[in-house]
Amino acid sequence: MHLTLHQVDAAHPAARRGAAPALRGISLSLAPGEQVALIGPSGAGKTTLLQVAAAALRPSGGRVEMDGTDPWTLSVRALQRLRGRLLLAPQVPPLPPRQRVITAVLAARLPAMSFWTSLRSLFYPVDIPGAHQALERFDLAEKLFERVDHLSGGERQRVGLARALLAPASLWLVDEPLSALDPRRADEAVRTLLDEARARGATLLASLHQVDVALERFTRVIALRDGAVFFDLPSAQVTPQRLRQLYAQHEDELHAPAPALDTPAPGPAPVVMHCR
Ligand SMILES: Nc1ncnc2c1ncn2[C@@H]1O[C@H](COP(=O)(O)OP(=O)(O)OP(=O)(O)O)[C@@H](O)[C@H]1O
Repeated sequence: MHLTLHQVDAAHPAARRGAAPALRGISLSLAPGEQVALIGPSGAGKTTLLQVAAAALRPSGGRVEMDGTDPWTLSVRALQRLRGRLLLAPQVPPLPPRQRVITAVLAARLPAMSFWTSLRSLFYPVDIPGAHQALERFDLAEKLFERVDHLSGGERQRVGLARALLAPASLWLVDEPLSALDPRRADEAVRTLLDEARARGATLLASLHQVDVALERFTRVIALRDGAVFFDLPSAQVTPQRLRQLYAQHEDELHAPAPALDTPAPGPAPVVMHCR
């Protein structure tokens, strides 16, 4: 899918009326099948940008186009159809705690299913081999019938990523997919995402706090700071000096070690994770 933003302004979805916009005059274009990393200090607007790109948040100014169509001019039904072609993977996937992993993963197929098939799949999973295969790509195949609230934060995050492989989407918008993974798992997960998006010809925009991963694995990097594009460059042209300017007053984020949360939950109690 071809994604274009023209001079987009937007408020954070949870912002109060009259709050300063989280995005200011953002213009960018992603070609079909392109893979781009989105970096920038905390609060720069990465999540808000992904929400706008997923047609989940209406910009307060400017225009979004997906394959040449402004989603906000579509009828409700056409907008719903378009959203079926988009995948927004939030940093903390909203997985119902008592659900089995298989059901949570196969939920990614819902946009492509009829009402009755989707209802039936809640009780009789329709594609067990497909779910197994997707989980296997993230080293989680043995968790197929596990309950979501028995998983660690990192395992849940990988379940969220496995959903991408089953979604009938041509634009993947992934918000900090590695935030709860240790460095080895993070590298494996990002390589799997990139390989699978490439194999499907899907456009991928992923926000990352791990600048080293962004530079090593992606060919193009868009940096946000204070709600505006700070640079949009081939990764080979991103110099340490540019990064220092981008993360000025946030140096700890540039050098922060990756968290290692990818260990099993200690007991059956749900792991509660909070979004900012
Ligand atoms: N819960 C909230 N309520 C109101 N405004 C918010 C909230 N969260 C963020 N904002 C505002 O929106 C701006 C952009 O936030 P956003 O979450 O998009 O940034 P981000 O780059 O994804 O940050 P992070 O890397 O910490 O997730 C913030 O600077 C802040 O002003």
